[in-house]
Amino acid sequence: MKISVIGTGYVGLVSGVCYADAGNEVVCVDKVQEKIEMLNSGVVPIYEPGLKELIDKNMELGRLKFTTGIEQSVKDSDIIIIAVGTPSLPDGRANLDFVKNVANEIGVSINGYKIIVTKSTVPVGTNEIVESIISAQTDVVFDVASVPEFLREGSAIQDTLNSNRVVIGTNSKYAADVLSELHKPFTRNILVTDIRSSEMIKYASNAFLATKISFINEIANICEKVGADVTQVALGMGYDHRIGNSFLNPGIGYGGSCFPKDTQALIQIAGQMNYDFKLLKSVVEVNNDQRFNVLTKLKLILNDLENKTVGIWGLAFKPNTDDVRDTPAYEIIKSILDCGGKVKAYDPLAIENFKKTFRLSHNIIYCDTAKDVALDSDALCILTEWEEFSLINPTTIQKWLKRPNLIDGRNIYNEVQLYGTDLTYYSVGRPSLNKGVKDKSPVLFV
Ligand SMILES: NC(=O)c1ccc[n+]([C@@H]2O[C@H](COP(=O)([O-])OP(=O)(O)OC[C@H]3O[C@@H](n4cnc5c(N)ncnc54)[C@H](O)[C@@H]3O)[C@@H](O)[C@H]2O)c1
Ligand SMILES: O=c1ccn([C@@H]2O[C@H](COP(=O)(O)OP(=O)(O)O[C@H]3O[C@H](CO)[C@@H](O)[C@H](O)[C@H]3O)[C@@H](O)[C@H]2O)c(=O)[nH]1
Repeated sequence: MKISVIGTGYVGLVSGVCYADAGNEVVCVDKVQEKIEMLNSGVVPIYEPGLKELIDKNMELGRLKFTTGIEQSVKDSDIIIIAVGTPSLPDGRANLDFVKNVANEIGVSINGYKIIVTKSTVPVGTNEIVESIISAQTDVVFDVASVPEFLREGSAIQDTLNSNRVVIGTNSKYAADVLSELHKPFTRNILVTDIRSSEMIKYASNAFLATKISFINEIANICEKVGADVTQVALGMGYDHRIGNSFLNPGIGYGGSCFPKDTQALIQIAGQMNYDFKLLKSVVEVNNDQRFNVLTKLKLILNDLENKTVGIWGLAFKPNTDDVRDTPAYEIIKSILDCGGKVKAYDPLAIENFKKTFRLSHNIIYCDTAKDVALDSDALCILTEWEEFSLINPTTIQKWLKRPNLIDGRNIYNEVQLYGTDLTYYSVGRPSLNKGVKDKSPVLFV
């Protein structure tokens, strides 16, 4: 099949490459000339494991091309996939300007029957808007379909090539058949449904996963007070298949380009229909508070942050990505700086993006290694669970630090690794591992 993917970001690039790898002829389109030039010269603008290799392979086979020329690529394709951003507006609603602009450009260029697919995460009813924008420009017959994307950054290629499901929302039997055929190589679970349900499935899935994270974070906070270990609690809960053991890792709250934005958008979607989505509002509130637990623990250990040096390991919102959109690291670092502290930070991949995005120039030093961060720091905070960090022995960390204070915001160390250290150690929801400033066993009411 001949496919155009409009928007060559994390989603458009990964899915475009995977469609090419399945044997389709794919053109990835972006309006940013520099991005397209990079890709055409073999440079990949984002980091995603396995992406570069797959791009090189499919470009060499002539199945994958990059262009800024949307008009020609629309004309040449059978399927046009919209994969542009839908960032938050100040009130939390999704900004649909990029999607509408693309729909307009498709309407101007369309020259025969096409299937127009929206892969961007969009509020219920958006595909109908796309349809009406295109119809206003042309008499050509076309179908629209909602095919939301469920990939995770850091494992995007694997998630796409082995999707646990593909959802196709369309009113057209023909489009459903073509799109099912297109996605057969990636999954056995294809759900064909109506457009509005498909659009809702995407938001409901992200909201549910975010709810799981906020739930386990609250359980972790309670574990800290009652002397239980959240790792054991999550394990015990997860054996129940109805609960499942994934997405029960407590930490510093979810970040990234999706959960924060999509939870806010769903609250707004509900609100526009006069429905108060109380549960999801709490999920967001819990998530915002969770980031500041790191600061609370730092203050507990250091009393006053004025002129203290705090080391930060991890700036990306999760490991194996260079993406820093809505990373919890930003607010944590900003709050340390606001309290008069100095910050030294390291991330294996995300330093440049972090610098560019947040411009936190004062009192922050970016280091080339994890060791450089720890040296001479009054405390070290682990904010992203990069494998590189978990391979460093806590005893070594203790030797590097000026004062032996470690806040493990992602629970990367276990009891065995911590054995024999004199670190003042705080993790999330595991009070028995706290060393140094160990709380007294709490009194339980029975
Ligand atoms: N990032 C993820 O992990 C992920 C996963 C699932 C779904 N989504 C959703 O997919 C959509 C895209 O997300 P992303 O992270 O890939 O965004 P992104 O910002 O990385 O990429 C969007 C790209 O679209 C391009 N673009 C914007 N307007 C254009 C136009 N008129 N013509 C051509 N190109 C244009 C931009 O230049 C940019 O390169 C969003 O709706 C997001 O919510 C993202
Ligand atoms: O048990 C967990 C799991 C995740 N997280 C955090 O949650 C955030 C998101 O993680 P993850 O879901 O792995 O990454 P994303 O790339 O943001 O992917 C989510 O958002 C995408 C965009 O919509 C969806 O396509 C994916 O299905 C959905 O998992 C990160 O900050 C993680 O640290 C936790 O704190 N605890």
